[in-house]
Amino acid sequence: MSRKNQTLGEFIIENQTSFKYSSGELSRLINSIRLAAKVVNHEVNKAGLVDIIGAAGDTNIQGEDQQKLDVYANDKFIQTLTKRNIVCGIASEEEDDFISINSQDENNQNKYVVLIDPLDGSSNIDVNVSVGTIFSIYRRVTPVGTPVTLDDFLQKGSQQVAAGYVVYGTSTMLVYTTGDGVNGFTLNPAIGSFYLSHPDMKFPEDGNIYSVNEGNYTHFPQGIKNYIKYCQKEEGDRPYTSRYIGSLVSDFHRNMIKGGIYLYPQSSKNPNGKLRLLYECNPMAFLAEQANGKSSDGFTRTMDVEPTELHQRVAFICGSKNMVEKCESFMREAQ
Ligand SMILES: O=P(O)(O)OC[C@H]1O[C@](O)(COP(=O)(O)O)[C@@H](O)[C@@H]1O
Ligand SMILES: [Mg+2]
Ligand SMILES: [Mg+2]
Repeated sequence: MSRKNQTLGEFIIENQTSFKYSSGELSRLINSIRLAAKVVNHEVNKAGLVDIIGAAGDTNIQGEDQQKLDVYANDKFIQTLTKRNIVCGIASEEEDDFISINSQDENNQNKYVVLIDPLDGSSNIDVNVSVGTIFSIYRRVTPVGTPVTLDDFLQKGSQQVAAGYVVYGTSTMLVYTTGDGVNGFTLNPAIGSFYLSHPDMKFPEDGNIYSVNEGNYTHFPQGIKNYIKYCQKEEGDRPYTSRYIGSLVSDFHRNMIKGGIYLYPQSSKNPNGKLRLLYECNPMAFLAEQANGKSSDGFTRTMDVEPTELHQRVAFICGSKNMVEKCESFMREAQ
């Protein structure tokens, strides 16, 4: 039973038994993510004062210039999860391939793999706009004590056992699900503890906010263009309000609280969309569905997409159920 303002630590322990695989291992894993998030938060908050903004000088496998904070956050999450010996494998936006954490060691009884977007919204780091971290957790499919393989990571989103994000914004929050609803915890920086501030978060079924990079409008499929025109039309409770932060975590978080839809569709510029299925879309889709929202590529439920590559991209439409269904109907009509 969750209580407002209880600490994340208390919440994890009290709700451990509601988790079907409850062995304490997932609790320790969430606690490790909490710890790494605090370390990264500390650095994010002083971006600009310390030499942590700007490009790191390398590009990642997506061909993107890695920002120093991308690399810092990536290192901190991997170090924390490795040191605490809490997972058997990690995959990250900033790592070309998955990392096996001494999984070949028969003593390593860890059952979970983690996929992570260490720093989401990288284009906003230098301009003091909120950014985030996204994580997705699966039980390995290969036997414990044997080396993890790509199969342990290429699982459908519907197989996730937990997912969440951290938003480094006006306050720092950790929001996650283990398949039993979505809860949000706010960091009290004076004490250094996360407190349950947003119990049982739910997307309103309808909203009046749409979040899309309209700069790509001419490249969008006709169905998406028609939906955007629908959002802008003077009719009934429309036009909707356009809000686009350019950090998936922050746009999702706002839309979950206020009601809204986020779209990053495929386009002639990005034929498969921009966002990555495994460590951006699947975790947000799991959270959305656990919060009465919905997520798809316009046709297929995001969590039903069969992954084929670690860094594959998919079109992503996510948010208030009725708004996503309306957008999907425009996509079908335009087909
Ligand atoms: O600048 P664009 O093309 O609108 O893309 C913004 C989107 O790309 C992202 O920044 C991609 O995530 P990363 O910053 O982790 O690469 C999303 O957070 C955001 O919603
Ligand atoms: Mg991202
Ligand atoms: Mg990122």
